[in-house]
Amino acid sequence: MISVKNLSKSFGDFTAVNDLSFEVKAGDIVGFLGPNGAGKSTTMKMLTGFLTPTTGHVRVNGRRMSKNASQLQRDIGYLPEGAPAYADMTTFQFLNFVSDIRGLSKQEKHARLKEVIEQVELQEVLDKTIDTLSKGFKRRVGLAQAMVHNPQILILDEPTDGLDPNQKQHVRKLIKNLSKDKLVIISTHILEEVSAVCNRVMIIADGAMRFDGTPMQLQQQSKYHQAVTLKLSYAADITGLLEIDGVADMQVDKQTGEVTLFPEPGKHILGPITEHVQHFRLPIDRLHVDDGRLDDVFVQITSQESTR
Ligand SMILES: Nc1ncnc2c1ncn2[C@@H]1O[C@H](COP(=O)(O)OP(=O)(O)OP(=O)(O)O)[C@@H](O)[C@H]1O
Repeated sequence: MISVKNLSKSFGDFTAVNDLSFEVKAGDIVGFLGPNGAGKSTTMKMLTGFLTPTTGHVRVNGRRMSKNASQLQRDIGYLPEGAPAYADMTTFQFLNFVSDIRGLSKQEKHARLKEVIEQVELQEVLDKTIDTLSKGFKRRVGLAQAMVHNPQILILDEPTDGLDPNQKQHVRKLIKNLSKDKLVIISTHILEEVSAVCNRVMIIADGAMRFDGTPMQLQQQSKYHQAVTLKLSYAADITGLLEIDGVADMQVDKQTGEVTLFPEPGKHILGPITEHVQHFRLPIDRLHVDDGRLDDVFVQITSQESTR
């Protein structure tokens, strides 16, 4: 378990991370979101003991990172930003080297290297020097080095950055299928990644926590949650739609002609809308109920006033 209490980091008089407190337990796959410069990487560096907090502290399994870093780091795999690796080593040499540093026995090393190389699909680049690899492969070598010692905790800073769509999907599946007793924190800018992989979302902006909950709870904050969109086959009088009980607002897309009806908080408007449509014989081609749009909530949450 990772427990963070009043964690802050300042660079000079600039506060990059501002009083974060949270707990993450085994089995959690946390999506760590925030705009550029929000403080995600800085937080991850403090979680891994790579950077010392200005105030507050990080505990891993009840022990303070500041006092036990080298011991606690044994059970942490960390993929930093970019592709930090020794450029003149081949992929295999590098992973072999990391396994030695991680103190794996010969037998463990053999088994783990085999497994990780297969999991991350690095077979075709094992003998290539890292500086000749594409951005996506460099990133995957970075992911492999984070996993090689089979740590309980994985902290991955934008693990799918630079990967093509197939590889993105592959890495997401890999993270999702990690054993259930692991604790994973991934930072990302890709909102669909959060619904695809994570069971918990934290959003930070200006160094401070703005949201901590499930992807579903995040989606429910969208004004599009349970909104109903209608596509009419030809122009008709739609003014009555706004009068329907529980409808808070109506929006007409001038390009597509689609009409979206937004519910008042907690109201279900599909039933009354269907009744209205039937009663007034509105020419409906298509009807769609939205689950909520993550990009819309993200903007809403991260554009609130900051105190930094
Ligand atoms: N060593 C440093 N010295 C000074 N400022 C720093 C340092 N490291 C980070 N910062 C600043 O702290 C803020 C947070 O940076 P951080 O890299 O944690 O953001 P991020 O959320 O990871 O951003 P991105 O999504 O762009 O990767 C930024 O304004 C950054 O410029």
